Amino acid sequence: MTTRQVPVTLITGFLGAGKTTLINRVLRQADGLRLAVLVNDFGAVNIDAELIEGAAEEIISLKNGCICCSLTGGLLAAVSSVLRRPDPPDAIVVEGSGVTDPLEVARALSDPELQRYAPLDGIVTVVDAAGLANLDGEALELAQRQIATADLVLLNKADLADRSMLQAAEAHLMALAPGIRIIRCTDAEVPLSVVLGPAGSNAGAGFKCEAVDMSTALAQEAFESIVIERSDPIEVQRLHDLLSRLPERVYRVKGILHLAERPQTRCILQAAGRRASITVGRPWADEPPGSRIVFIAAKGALDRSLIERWLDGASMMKPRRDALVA
Ligand SMILES: Nc1nc2c(ncn2[C@@H]2O[C@H](COP(=O)(O)OP(=O)(O)OP(=O)(O)O)[C@@H](O)[C@H]2O)c(=O)[nH]1
Repeated sequence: MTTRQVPVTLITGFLGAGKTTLINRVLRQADGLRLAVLVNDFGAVNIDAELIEGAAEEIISLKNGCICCSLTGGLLAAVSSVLRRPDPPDAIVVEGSGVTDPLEVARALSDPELQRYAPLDGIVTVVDAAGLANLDGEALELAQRQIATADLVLLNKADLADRSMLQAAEAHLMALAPGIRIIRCTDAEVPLSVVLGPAGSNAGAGFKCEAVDMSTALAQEAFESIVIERSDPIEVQRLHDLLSRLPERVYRVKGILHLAERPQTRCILQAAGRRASITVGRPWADEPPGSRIVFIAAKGALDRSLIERWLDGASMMKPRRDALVA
């Protein structure tokens, strides 16, 4: 076990708020800082780990100090295993899934033995400035808990919110956590030192870890996820039709796509709230092409067989008025 302290920063925020965007930015700015990133996704497939890997290639490919590992089991085990490495990192960043209750994670990290070596340095909660007002029920309750536990709130997606939305979101945040530090941003663009605090001043080489299971009771009760995997290519129009018909309580859809229109490269699907985007990723190279799409929703809102049928091209109903816009 390392003898020096390795601070832990927990990144939380509701589904699609911009946590992975923030982690990718942190990794890009790391510039010699050795960071271990523990990614926790809700659902059977850890798409976030893949999305981070994709965006952090320049760090992962560094020869000095790049360590990629696959960690399963609890958060404690993952942190302990990072600390036991012969050359431990300067800081650990944990990305909670969109349905993580930060209090549960903070409780897990408050293990006295762990505290000596890996103290919780801060909780940064990313909030979708444009989406906060649309949440209700369990989703709102969870988002509020994530905000109330934060040391710093990044009011992200400021580009999608007008002045009055930003003011309303800030008033909401202040009511939940009086005196909270709030930074408005777009694409989670904030300095590394703001996210990592004092840990951001060290120097070394970058490194990354992935995949932690810290699913909480609340997440299990209130939300569910399904993963659709297909090896045959999907047409963009079909995907568009599918997204436009999903019920309102499907909060998040993301994944790697094998698109008929782009057979040579992986494409990345991101949909949160009413927005969706597809971006072109790395070529498949030797990997067999295939799509893996994760849908995260309030329990009972998802119908796997319907989604499968829509992807197969079953005739569609009239689009909903609140349809996602691709
Ligand atoms: N317009 C806009 N889009 C953003 C911004 N930040 C992130 N996004 C997009 O929002 C989508 C979700 O971002 P992620 O960073 O994956 O969100 P997340 O919180 O990690 O999502 P989960 O892991 O599913 O909870 C992606 O398509 C991002 O590119 C922003 O400031 N403005």
